[in-house]
Amino acid sequence: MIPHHRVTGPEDAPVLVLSNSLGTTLDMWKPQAAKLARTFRLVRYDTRGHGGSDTPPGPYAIEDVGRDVLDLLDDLGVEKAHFAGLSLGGMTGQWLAINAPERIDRLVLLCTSPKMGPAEMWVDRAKTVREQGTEAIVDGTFERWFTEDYRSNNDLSDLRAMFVGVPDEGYASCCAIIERMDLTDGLPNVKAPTLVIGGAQDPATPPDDHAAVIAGAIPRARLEIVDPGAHLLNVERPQEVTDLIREHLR
Ligand SMILES: O=C(O)CC1=CCC(=O)O1
Repeated sequence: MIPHHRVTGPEDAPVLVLSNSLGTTLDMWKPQAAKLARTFRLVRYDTRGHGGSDTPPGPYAIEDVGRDVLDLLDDLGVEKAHFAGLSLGGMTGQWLAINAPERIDRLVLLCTSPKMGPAEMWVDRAKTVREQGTEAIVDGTFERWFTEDYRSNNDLSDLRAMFVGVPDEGYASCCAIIERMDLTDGLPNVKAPTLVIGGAQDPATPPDDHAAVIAGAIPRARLEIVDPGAHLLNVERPQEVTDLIREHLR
């Protein structure tokens, strides 16, 4: 399936694909888009079940969202691209680097995990969203996405609208990806030069348990922890995340 996408930046520049997190759309990368599109052919897309992409019948698996990216690259005529993904987007990035290494140049993994348990939490969350909609979980989600300080001092209404606008069935079907996913054994085979970024106050993927584990398992990976910062780190710390991505892909 070719996901809905937006391409910006010079036609002859190296391609950088940006992959969104659960409950967002390609617009989550607004804080980075203009700057990155100066030096990259920027391809932002909506993971299936989100934004303008289709919501085929679920549940989905990590292979599904990984193959969607390969379909997109084929459709755009791109042989090899840099890839940066946050959370679910970073899970997609790990799958691609493990299973389609010839298509991935350099990799940036933000606030993500190779295995994000417990499985029951994802079953329960999908059930809640199917029964009550994403509105029922938006407050709890924002407590994980942003530090208290950031929440108190910023207008989050656009992000809230983005989150509750995600189709309930799309969100729930993507929960099943994380419920069943374990990419741990494949990480030592990743050949792409990898930057792993964590948020020091991220309660969803605490860096000691996730970012540090990924960076320890991927040969020669570099680990950067941004402090302060929670889960939706590219929004909370836009400048720092943009600079880290640009520096790694230079
Ligand atoms: O909303 C959360 O719990 C954090 C999260 C998990 C996967 C993802 O993309 O975001």
